[in-house]
Amino acid sequence: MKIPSWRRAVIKVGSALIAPDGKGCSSKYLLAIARFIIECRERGQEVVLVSSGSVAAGRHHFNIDQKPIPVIVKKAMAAVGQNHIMESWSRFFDFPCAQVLMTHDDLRDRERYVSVRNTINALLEHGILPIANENDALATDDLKVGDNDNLAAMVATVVDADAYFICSDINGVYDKDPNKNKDAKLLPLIEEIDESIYALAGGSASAVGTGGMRTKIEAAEKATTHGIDTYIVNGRKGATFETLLRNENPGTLLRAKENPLSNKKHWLRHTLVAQGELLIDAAAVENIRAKGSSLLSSDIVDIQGNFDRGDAVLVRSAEGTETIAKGICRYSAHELLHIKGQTGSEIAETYGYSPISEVIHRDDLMMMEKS
Ligand SMILES: Nc1ncnc2c1ncn2[C@@H]1O[C@H](COP(=O)(O)OP(=O)(O)O)[C@@H](O)[C@H]1O
Ligand SMILES: N[C@@H](CCC(=O)OP(=O)(O)O)C(=O)O
Repeated sequence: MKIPSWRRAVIKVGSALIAPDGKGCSSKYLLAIARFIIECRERGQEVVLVSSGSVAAGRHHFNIDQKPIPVIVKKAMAAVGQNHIMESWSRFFDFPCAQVLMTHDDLRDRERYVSVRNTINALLEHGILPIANENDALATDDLKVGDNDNLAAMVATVVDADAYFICSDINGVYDKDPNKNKDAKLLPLIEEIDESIYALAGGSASAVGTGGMRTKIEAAEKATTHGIDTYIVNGRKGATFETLLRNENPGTLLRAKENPLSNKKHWLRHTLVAQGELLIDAAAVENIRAKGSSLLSSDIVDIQGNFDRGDAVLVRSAEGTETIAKGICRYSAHELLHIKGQTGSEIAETYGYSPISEVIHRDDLMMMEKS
């Protein structure tokens, strides 16, 4: 089967390929990947590289036996290892490479999200290879994406890629963990990512990686929902890249959805973390679902959590447990406590002013599927 042609791709390379033995960067697997990148660029295709391995590449500088390694030391390892990653990749190319480090916060904030996009676009326009990673030296737990499979999927959506290649230490997705089951079979094509696909994925098997197959499936779901064909391939085999250059599939293709979400709705759904909940009445559930209406102050029955203006919240039915939508709230939880259940004119009567009664505008409301 020929794979769909692509114009712009994100290639994610895991720690197990960068620093396979945990003793710093090794060129063992990177050379074949670098050749692939060079060939793609010569064919006029654009590539953004997301490279893991900062912690693994920096580890050997630290004389530490403690297990698990304290987070603060891991961050220091990442700071020195990130240098080695950039040096390693740069050696293979006669075009410049640019380091793009980000945290989840950079992708959560719409303005910074657009800024990441503009910077990467400008690099690509000027023939520079962007090499992205999480800013591990600075990221704290709530700022972290945590795994680069998901970070790279977010980058793929930010830059509107049409292909996403996850280079792993395994040939693709199998019907069970191949490291534990000798009779596991490779799945060349996954058309739909559902619970049965998640059920195939176990934990991480490599000593230096953090993701495992589960985060790759999650990442693929993000990317495919955005219309990006996602491939999980074996980055340890040079033959993988020769096959890809013949436009054939060496691993698992997780097919892009045909009606991708808009960039903004994708960002809202997959990047923003909900900070609270709004419980709404049955009529409002119907209005939002059937008519695509905005959510009004009069629709709200109760508020949960402590969120600020501009935070994402889940919209739930007050009568059941169903989540109806996710949206960006124009009011803080505190403000909503005063105006919930009231129409604009009722609020005006009570408080002497008439605020915007649309608590979440329809453009900022992302429907969740009915369960
Ligand atoms: N169904 C499955 N198909 C393929 N690999 C699986 C599956 N279930 C679990 N795995 C494990 O996931 C591992 C890949 O994840 P990981 O080691 O974290 O890679 P990376 O460092 O590339 O992120 C494989 O080596 C494999 O042991
Ligand atoms: N940002 C981290 C990588 C985290 C990660 O997802 O690693 P991996 O599972 O090897 O892709 C680092 O550079 O060490």
